[in-house]
Amino acid sequence: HYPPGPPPKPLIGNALDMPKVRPWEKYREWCRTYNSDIIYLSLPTHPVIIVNTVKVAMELLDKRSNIYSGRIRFYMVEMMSWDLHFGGMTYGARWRAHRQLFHKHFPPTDTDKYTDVQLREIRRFLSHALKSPQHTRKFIRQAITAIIVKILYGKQIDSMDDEYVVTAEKATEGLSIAVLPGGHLVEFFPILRHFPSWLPGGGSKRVAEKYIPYVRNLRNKAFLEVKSAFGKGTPRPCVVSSMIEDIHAAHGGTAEEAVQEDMAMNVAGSTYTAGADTTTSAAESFVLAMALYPDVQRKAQAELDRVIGSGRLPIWDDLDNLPYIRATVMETWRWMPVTPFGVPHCVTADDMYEGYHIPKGASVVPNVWAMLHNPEDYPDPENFVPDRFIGKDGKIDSSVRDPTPLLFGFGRRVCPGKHIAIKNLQMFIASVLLVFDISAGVDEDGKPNKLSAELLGAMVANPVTVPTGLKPRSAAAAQLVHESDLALSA
Ligand code: HEM
Repeated sequence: HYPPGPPPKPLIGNALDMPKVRPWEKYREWCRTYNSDIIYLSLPTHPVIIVNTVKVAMELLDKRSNIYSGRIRFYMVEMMSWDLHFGGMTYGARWRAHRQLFHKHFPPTDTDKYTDVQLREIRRFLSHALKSPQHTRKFIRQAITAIIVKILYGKQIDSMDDEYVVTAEKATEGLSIAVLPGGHLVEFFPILRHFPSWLPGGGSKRVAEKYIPYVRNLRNKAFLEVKSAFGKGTPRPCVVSSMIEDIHAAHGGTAEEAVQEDMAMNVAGSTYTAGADTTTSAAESFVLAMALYPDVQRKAQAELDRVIGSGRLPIWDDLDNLPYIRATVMETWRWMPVTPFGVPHCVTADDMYEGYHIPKGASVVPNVWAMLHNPEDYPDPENFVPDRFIGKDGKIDSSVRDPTPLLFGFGRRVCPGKHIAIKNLQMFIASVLLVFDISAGVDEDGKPNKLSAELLGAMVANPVTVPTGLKPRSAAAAQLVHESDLALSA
């Protein structure tokens, strides 16, 4: 028999039970109601298994990853041409080849590969926030976007109105619409994808058609610019350029060249989408936490003052000497998990767990939010308390569960960009706190911001409110930012 869960209705199963807002809370409630770590739901498209504890997630998604590494097929994703994204590809040779290509250019063994770009864009953020703190949210997004785009395409992003960014954001909006569970008729009646969009029932196709040009542009345009520069003998140093160089050397002039280029375009397009929104959300949550928990802020600043002082901005070597900053990074991951229910895996063979049948084709949803808010691991889970990770000796206490591996996913699908994300957030936090005092700030009408610790979204969630009160801690701190600005523009 299946794991327990809310009783299904004839034909539609649990379709009407599926929560639309903060589903992670309802998932946890079901666990309590049915007194089980694992819940079964039946949808007309596929069964769903919700996993609410670390123990079950590790047993199924990590240990049995040979059969728990698939993805559910979304027809809408294919109709929008979003099947370029290897994060959504099913388990098999095509996915593996894409992931290997990604690994080659983002090797987890060489986490310093892109630190120059990361540091530059984070410092540019300091300068933007100093000049216009009211646009903090926009500038966070711009900094994270600029890091990824520079690494991938060697292109400098100076504004969110940049044509590439506008296209990419619109394309990403399409992806989040495409994967809305139960959001499109075509998922229930796949035959509809072959009908013209103007026929009744063609709504899904009309939505898809709106986004296709953006998705194609996201994938092709910047890539082709880099290729053209390479062809002219003026290559820009970047991931795509070295991909093209490798392909040219190994397959130049053969039919394989186009096949490999196609894959390179997919990998670059996937990286932008997987990396930009996620890291942006974490940086937003950190800024929010600082305004809501001023005592934590003071404590982190005291560590920075002690270790770095006020005469320079942080550099990478400092991070090893900043345990409280590291704990703040861990608490940011935990407090507002960017991907509250991970990215669901699909089980590719029938399985059994503690006497329950897990059917082939089920979507397995790790309720990461519930795991990271489990009071047994993290007492007082709703509050932002980096101290929970600090031991008596002032170092990271290894007996407290590190949220990082839970946040970045499981088994063979674990986030391959996590080292980039971790470095981004560490340096962002250290740099921002060294320079700024953070408070709620004011809104566009000059009224004090009302902050709330509310997380909203689906696959990727963001805090609803982000403060705007970034003020330099001192004249010397502002001077550091001015000097770094001059150095960046030199
Ligand atoms: C705070 C930032 C980030 C978070 C929370 C995050 C989280 C995740 C999660 C939960 C998954 C799915 C894991 C699973 O299926 O179990 C994933 C996949 C992925 N992430 Fe990240 N990620 C972040 C940043 C990044 C960055 C910066 C990059 C690229 C440089 C990246 C690239 C990817 C890719 C390509 C996949 C798909 C992997 C696959 O399906 O094989 N991520 N990420």
